[in-house]
Amino acid sequence: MSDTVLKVSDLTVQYPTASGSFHATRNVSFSLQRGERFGLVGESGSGKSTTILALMRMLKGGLVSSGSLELNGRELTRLDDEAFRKLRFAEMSLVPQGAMNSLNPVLRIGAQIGDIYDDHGVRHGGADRERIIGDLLTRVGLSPEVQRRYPHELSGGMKQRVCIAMSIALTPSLILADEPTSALDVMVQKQVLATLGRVQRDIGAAIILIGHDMALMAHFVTTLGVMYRGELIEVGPVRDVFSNPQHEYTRMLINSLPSFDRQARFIKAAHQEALP
Ligand SMILES: Nc1ncnc2c1ncn2[C@@H]1O[C@H](COP(=O)(O)OP(=O)(O)OP(=O)(O)O)[C@@H](O)[C@H]1O
Repeated sequence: MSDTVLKVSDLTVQYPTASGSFHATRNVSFSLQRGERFGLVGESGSGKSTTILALMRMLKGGLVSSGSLELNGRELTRLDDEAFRKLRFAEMSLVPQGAMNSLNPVLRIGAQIGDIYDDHGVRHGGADRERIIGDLLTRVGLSPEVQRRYPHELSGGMKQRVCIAMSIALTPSLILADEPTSALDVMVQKQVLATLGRVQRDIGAAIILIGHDMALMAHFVTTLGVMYRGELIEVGPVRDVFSNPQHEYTRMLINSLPSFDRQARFIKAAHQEALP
């Protein structure tokens, strides 16, 4: 079996606007191997979220106007909606930016996780399911009893952990994470990201992590892609991008890090084995 999980070729996404069609991404190409950690950085509006929403077929108003998206050898752009629905969670899942908005406020956590199993025809039956959901919550650092709670009874970090639990419930081969910790305070960010990294490694999934924080990125990812005005202008091993950036915009991103000392620390971090 090939080790390539994802192959994105020449992805172009357009949003229709009053003044014509707007290209949010242009000819974006990259691929991911099993277990690879790929970070996407770039200024606001550069097309990072559009890229992963196109993968999940969750674009709001946008259209994939050309390109190919191959997941585990299957062309996604040719799948019908029903086939695509089956593939979400099972082969590819999304950890959204704001857990607050993605969890259903009127359903207990256990029921929301249970829905994923139901939607995919996974039967556990009674107590067995409670144990399975409890085990899943334990894997992301939560107590099994969290399944009996409603989202409003949980902290932001706990909710984001629930979203991580959901994303691995069916052991997909690809996890997409859109700034999964940006709404959390710095210490909680690190812990939640460490949990995401641990479970991703446990299940052997590849991951695309979108983020703004270059320091967090340097610690987490092995490959870094830089987006600028809808184009993927640079992609390579994170240490190469940090120590030998090819594009002016990438140089600017690195130079915008607070001081030379800290830059040196980040480059060093990028040279160490990715954490956790
Ligand atoms: N529904 C939409 N309709 C029209 N234009 C959109 C829509 N969603 C995004 N865009 C535009 O597409 C471009 C790319 O947006 P995208 O959200 O992918 O950027 P991003 O790099 O993820 O930004 P951020 O870091 O702020 O999340 C932006 O110019 C944005 O204004």
